[in-house]
Amino acid sequence: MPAWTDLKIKPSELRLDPTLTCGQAFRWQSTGPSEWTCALFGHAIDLKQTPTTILFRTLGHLKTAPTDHSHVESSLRDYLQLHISLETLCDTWTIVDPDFAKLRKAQEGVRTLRQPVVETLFAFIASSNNNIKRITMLVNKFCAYFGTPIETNKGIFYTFPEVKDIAQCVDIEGTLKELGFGYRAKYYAKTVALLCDSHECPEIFLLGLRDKSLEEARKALLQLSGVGPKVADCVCLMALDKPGAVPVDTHIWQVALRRYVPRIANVQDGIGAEQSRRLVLPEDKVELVRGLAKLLVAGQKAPSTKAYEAAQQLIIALFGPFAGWAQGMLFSGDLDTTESAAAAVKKEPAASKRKAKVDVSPVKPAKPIKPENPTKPEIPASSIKMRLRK
Ligand SMILES: Nc1nc2[nH]c(O)nc2c(=O)[nH]1
Repeated sequence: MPAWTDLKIKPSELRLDPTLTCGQAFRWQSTGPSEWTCALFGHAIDLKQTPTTILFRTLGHLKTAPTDHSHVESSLRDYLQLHISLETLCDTWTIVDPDFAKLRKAQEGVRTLRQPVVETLFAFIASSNNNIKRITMLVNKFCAYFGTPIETNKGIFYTFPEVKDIAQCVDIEGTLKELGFGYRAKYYAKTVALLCDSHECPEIFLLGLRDKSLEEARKALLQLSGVGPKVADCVCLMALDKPGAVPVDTHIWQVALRRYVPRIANVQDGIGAEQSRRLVLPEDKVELVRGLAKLLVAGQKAPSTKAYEAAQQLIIALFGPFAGWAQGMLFSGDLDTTESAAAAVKKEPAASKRKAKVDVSPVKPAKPIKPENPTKPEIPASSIKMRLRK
């Protein structure tokens, strides 16, 4: 086995287990105690959490991939966004919301990744009306079918395909239906066609959105099939360098309503108030935040796009330019709460982390969703090159 390289990063900055299972990345596989493996940048990357740091090594690579170790390390640092201090962000958020200290402890090291844009887009199209476990299954089947294998002594890991690799398939919709994508299959077929019809290299077009404003990037993504506001915001946040993008679904709306609205009547004018649980806001934000809280309360009777937008604006008003990163911790915390509640109701031991059926679907589909046929058999794993290690 190749030697490990120390990334020299503390658990308060990054913990692999919650970060790789909280619903932002779907391809990391648990391959040993505190070890995670994924095909990225043309390499099978192996990560290991120790009590003090994170180690990495490569287990194999595509023939075409650059093999320079320092190149792989810098790609990985970039993917993990290690130049951004999560601790500093948490310090800032805890000034505004003193209760964030508790969430910070429970969700220690949950950081937002900078993922490949095609992967993020296609993974989140699968998130419509879906849960993390199922999205993971679909994304891995997708890669086993369209991606390229990298053989290692821990098994075979598949790259995420390029758009042109998917476009070669003569019947994308039919193939994906067979793989279990249901009504989402046609979104993929349409999105691949839209991207290939308008752009010689869809990857370059999509990567170019990193240099656009949040509004422009969102607008461009919303033209694609199966992409609503929530999916667009997830792609902006997790792949397009938009740390202020705040995806809102029913869970985050509930978080805003339960966690913040009751405390907004107590909003203290001016930074520096000591009282625990009180939100501490600059004076110029107080009226804005009160107005947003009212919209959220009104949305309880009749949930509306306006109410969801109010939740988004509230999180931005509280947490500032990296509000999307704060949303990531709130989202991860909500997953844990939902899982604990589900486990308590079932009176069973808590399910293994992130395995509970938490629906992470966007707010509302634009059109009515046709129910999937639950009895439709899926293609047998063997016939779709599904050779993922158990
Ligand atoms: N951090 C987040 N991860 C997510 N996964 C998913 O499906 N939705 C979200 C989200 O809103 N935030």
